[in-house]
Amino acid sequence: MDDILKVAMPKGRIYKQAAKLFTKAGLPIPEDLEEGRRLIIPVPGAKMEFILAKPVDVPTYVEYGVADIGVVGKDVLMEENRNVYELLDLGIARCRMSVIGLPDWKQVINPRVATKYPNVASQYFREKGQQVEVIKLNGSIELAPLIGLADRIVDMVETGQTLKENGLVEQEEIFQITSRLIANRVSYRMKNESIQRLCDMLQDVLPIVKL
Ligand SMILES: Nc1ncnc2c1ncn2[C@@H]1O[C@H](COP(=O)(O)OP(=O)(O)OP(=O)(O)O)[C@@H](O)[C@H]1O
Ligand SMILES: O=P(O)(O)OC[C@H]1O[C@H](OP(=O)(O)OP(=O)(O)O)[C@H](O)[C@@H]1O
Repeated sequence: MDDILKVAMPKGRIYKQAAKLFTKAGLPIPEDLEEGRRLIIPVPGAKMEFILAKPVDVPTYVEYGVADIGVVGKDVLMEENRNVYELLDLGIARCRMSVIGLPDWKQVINPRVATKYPNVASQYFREKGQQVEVIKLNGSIELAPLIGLADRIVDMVETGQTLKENGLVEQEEIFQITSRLIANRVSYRMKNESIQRLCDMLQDVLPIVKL
């Protein structure tokens, strides 16, 4: 195992907030990715490099050890259920996972539930003892109840603007979401010193809760 710490960073909306956090902790990485297409970013002066991944793939890179650690939303962690350690709650990209529907929604037998998170949705309704048909979508989930594809949806809510603009209401909150720092199980032992140092540096710049 080489001694460079490889960090999988999600492209997209978490990136900027995570980059700000790492920079504040003394590990300067560009806050804006729009200008370049490079997928591997070395950190000057540190034995560390950042791998830019699609958010949903971060736990996969970390489980397989091609990244030692990663930054990922709790939503993705719950859905992907990968064999990784969850080290820190970074407190960024805060939102929640909820059940959503039209205001005049009525309970029906075996309702259809559209979502990007089929495992989360199935588990939630199974635990409530409700039988549902889960339909996997990849985006614009709020469309489903509007055009009759599904009775309800399970999706993320941040400001509530998307719901408001589409005449939908939040019915049940499933869990709160923030981004987490995760680690590969072998790396956590083999590179414990540098991973611990990184955790300490991050903890110093955030009022974060150690899990
Ligand atoms: N309003 C929000 N909507 C969705 N995700 C949010 C929101 N706020 C914070 N997040 C967090 O940001 C993470 C990544 O979201 P982002 O939209 O960048 O990725 P994505 O949904 O995989 O997008 P894409 O499919 O376009 O790559 C989510 O997993 C979640 O933890
Ligand atoms: O409460 P709000 O602040 O409105 O944010 C919530 C919306 O943001 C996300 O969608 P995203 O922008 O990722 O689009 P997509 O689901 O179509 O990919 C999520 O799926 C909701 O639709």
